[in-house]
Amino acid sequence: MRIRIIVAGKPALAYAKAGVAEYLKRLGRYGNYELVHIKAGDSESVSATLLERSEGDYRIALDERGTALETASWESRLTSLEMRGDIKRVSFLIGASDGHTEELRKAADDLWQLSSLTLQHELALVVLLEQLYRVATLKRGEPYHR
Ligand SMILES: C[S@@+](CC[C@H](N)C(=O)[O-])C[C@H]1O[C@@H](n2cnc3c(N)ncnc32)[C@H](O)[C@@H]1O
Repeated sequence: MRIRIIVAGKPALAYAKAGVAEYLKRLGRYGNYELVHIKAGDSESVSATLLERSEGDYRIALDERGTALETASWESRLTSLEMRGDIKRVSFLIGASDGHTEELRKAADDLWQLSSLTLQHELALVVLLEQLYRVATLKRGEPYHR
């Protein structure tokens, strides 16, 4: 199962650029992970593009109002999606500065929270990539997650 992460704008903050590069490099050893940058803009335009670019995928919208899950639950849920066989790709959607539209929240298959705090979107991207890396190592029984 392929994983796509779609986010508005390219990381501008140095720490985020470094974090994104580091975790994408690490993830490359574990599977097919693709990061797609779309044009930044207001919620309406970003949400519309996020929906367009994730058409046909299993959509997981990252949102502070979403379900709070432990890392082990991320692992079991992603493994269940993989076992279904009818899902070719999961797309994680990171919203604009003003967040996702209601339409996107309704269209998403899942809404997951990274924290109860509001995170700047570049920081949210780094946290997401680190969790995906953590999940990948957990699946292989490697000692990163403890
Ligand atoms: C600056 S936040 C948007 C905050 C906006 N006020 C809202 O109501 O969603 C930009 C994006 O980062 C992601 N994000 C930020 N904090 C998050 C969190 N705690 N959990 C999951 N995603 C988060 C979401 O995708 C969000 O749309």
